[in-house]
Amino acid sequence: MAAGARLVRGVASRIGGGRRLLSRCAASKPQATTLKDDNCTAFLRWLQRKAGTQVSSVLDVATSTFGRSLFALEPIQEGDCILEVPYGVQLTQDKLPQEVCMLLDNLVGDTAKVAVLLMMEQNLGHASGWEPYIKSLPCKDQMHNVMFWDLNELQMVRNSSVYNEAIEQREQIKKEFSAVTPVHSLSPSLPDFMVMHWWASPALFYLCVIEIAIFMPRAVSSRAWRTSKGVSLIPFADFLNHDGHSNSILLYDEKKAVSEVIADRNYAVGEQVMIRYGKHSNAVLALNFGFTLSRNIYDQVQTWVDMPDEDLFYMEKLDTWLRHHGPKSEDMFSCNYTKASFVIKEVKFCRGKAVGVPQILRAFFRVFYATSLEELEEMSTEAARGDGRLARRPLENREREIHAHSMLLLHLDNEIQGYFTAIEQLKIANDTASRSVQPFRKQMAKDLLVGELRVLQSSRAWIAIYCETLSIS
Ligand SMILES: C[S@@+](CC[C@H](N)C(=O)[O-])C[C@H]1O[C@@H](n2cnc3c(N)ncnc32)[C@H](O)[C@@H]1O
Repeated sequence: MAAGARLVRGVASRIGGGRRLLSRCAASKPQATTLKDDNCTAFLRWLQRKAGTQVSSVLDVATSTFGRSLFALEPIQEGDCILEVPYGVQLTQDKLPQEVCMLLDNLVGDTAKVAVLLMMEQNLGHASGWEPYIKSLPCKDQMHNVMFWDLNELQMVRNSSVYNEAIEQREQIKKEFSAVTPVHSLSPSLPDFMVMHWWASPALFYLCVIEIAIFMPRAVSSRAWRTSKGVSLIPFADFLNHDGHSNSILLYDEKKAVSEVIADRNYAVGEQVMIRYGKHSNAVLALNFGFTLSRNIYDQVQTWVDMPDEDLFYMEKLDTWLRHHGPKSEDMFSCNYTKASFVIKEVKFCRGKAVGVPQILRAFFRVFYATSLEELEEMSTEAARGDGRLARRPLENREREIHAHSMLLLHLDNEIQGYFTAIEQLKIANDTASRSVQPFRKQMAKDLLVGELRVLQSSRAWIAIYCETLSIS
């Protein structure tokens, strides 16, 4: 817990008591549109009983434009501990019967295990000790995670890496589904399993660089967090919505065995309290949480660059590149020998220095657009004299440096054109296929494409200025 946190309690005396309209909302935050409904009241009563302790005295559940949300019942001060959810009322894989756990071990990951636990509890109906919680979870129609989009909807984001990632995610879950089907008697349908898998996926974005060859972003998330107990569904805390600017995150106090949230600022009564799920781009939010932000400061683009394999020196370039390409921990790069992928962030200026266009992307263009073996030799020698990283400094030959960056500009221009076209197509949307697309998903696609386009344009602008400066100096 943060030093000086003030724990504010007392929800027991209020839940189920007189309902109150949450009226004083900050102008920039979504308003509570309904009173607390009966399900929420029953849910809070159940949670209180199960926890045997107060979870929060200052937060209440109501509906906002983001679905259910937590609102300040009382003035909250920065540093207050606003909720504490004991580990005992969190749904974790250690609550799976031992025999099921043993059968699942080595077959599926933690997320799928929690999904199986949810299915088992759901099948128990009224007999389940988790029924009020399971009933509080959203149904498939309320989920807009890209993994659930149909082909028409997916087409809207074909320019973004989200497109392939959603397809991969779906395939992965299908594999896990076939792995779990024989080991329990519940015979769930694949759609049910996908929904539960999504509920149970932790809010983590994995970037696995396997050797040098594969860049495999594995993104899973939704209502769950990864704690010391593995993947955990945390009732009540999972009513908190995401604000990318918030400094509050879910914390764990292992000693007290609770998950908790400390307010990062003061809240007036009726204001929606939000936390930051992570520093997530719209691609991650769309894939893992089923929403996007209209202007997301964490947006980034994964761009794939074709290696010019018709080049006379292609093999030498590839060999040079692979020998030197830099520390393996650098998750900005991977290559599968015909294409290389890089992650570009919006260019920001930090103490007069531009940050955003990855050095490794510029190095790639210097190497692959070299015109002679001597140039490659020079780059290798310079790398060996320095920190081993290849082509990180501007080429001494200014013409060559401008040429390499012009090729990068060309690549970015093509990408930008693709995004423009995709955004234009979203506006036309008169054919039958487009009419079947859900408006919320269309808005998500727009936020995603516009954000990624902004990132590409900022890189393009920076590189254009770089070339111009070089050519006049
Ligand atoms: C952990 S739950 C939060 C509680 C949720 N609103 C509910 O009704 O149960 C995460 C889900 O809330 C919604 N959400 C959270 N933050 C949001 C935001 N900033 N904009 C839009 N939807 C948001 C998304 O549907 C997301 O999948």
